[in-house]
Amino acid sequence: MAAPARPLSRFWEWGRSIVCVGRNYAEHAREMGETPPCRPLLFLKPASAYVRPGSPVQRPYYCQRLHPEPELAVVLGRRTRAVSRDDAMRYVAGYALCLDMTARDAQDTCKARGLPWTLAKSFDTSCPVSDFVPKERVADPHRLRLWLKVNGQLRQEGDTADMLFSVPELISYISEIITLHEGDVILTGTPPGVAAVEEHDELEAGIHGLVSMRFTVVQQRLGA
Ligand SMILES: O=C([O-])CC(=O)C(=O)O
Ligand SMILES: [Mg+2]
Repeated sequence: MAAPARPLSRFWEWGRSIVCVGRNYAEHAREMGETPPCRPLLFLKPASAYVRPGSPVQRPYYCQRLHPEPELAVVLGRRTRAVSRDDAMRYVAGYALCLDMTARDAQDTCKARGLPWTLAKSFDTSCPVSDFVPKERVADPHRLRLWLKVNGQLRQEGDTADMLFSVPELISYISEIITLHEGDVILTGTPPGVAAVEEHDELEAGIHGLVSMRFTVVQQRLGA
C-alpha cells in the first residue's frame, strides 16, 4: 500500500497553523513581570517558522536577546472546531517538543508600545521542532518533564503538571476561535527559567524519556 501523502510523522512539512499559548505557567508569567492570565493568551507563528535538527536557529538581525522556550507541542489529528473539553483529547494525534524562540528585546518593545508580537515570535526558524511522538506513547500529557541544555549545561526544566490551562482546556478554548486542521499544532507555553543564548551556542532540548533534539544558534546577517 502506498504511504499516505501527508504523514503525521512529518507534520511540519504540511501543517498550517502553529497556535502558541503564552503565560501558561504561573512562575514564567511572574518572571516576565506579568500576572498569570485568567484565560489563555494566544499568538501565532507561520508554518515557515519550523526548523528541523541539522539546520541552524537564527538570531534575527534586530535581536540582541534571543530566548529559547521549551514547550510541549500538541499535534492535531483531524479537523477540530468548537470541541468540548471532554471530547478534546480524541482530536490529538501526538506530541512533539518545540522551542518557542523569542526575540525578548523586540517583545519588550512591542509590549511597551502595545504592538503585536510578530517580530518577537514569528521570524524564520522561530519554531525548532523535534520528531513526532504518537499519542500512544504518552499516557498523560500533564505528567511530562521538559528540559533545555545550553552548551551541555541544564538551563531550564519544568513539569507539564504545572500548566495553568490543561491540554483539553486549551484545545476546547482555541477551537472555538480558530478551526484547527490535521497537522496543526498548539504550543502550550514554557515553564520558568528563560535566559538568552548567543551565536554558536548549542541548544539541546527534550521531553524526558520520549524525545530530544539539538540545534546551533547563528546570527542572521542581512545580505549574507
Ligand atoms: O513570551 C512569553 O513570555 C509568552 C510565552 O510565549 C510563554 O509563556 O510561553
Ligand atoms: Mg512561549
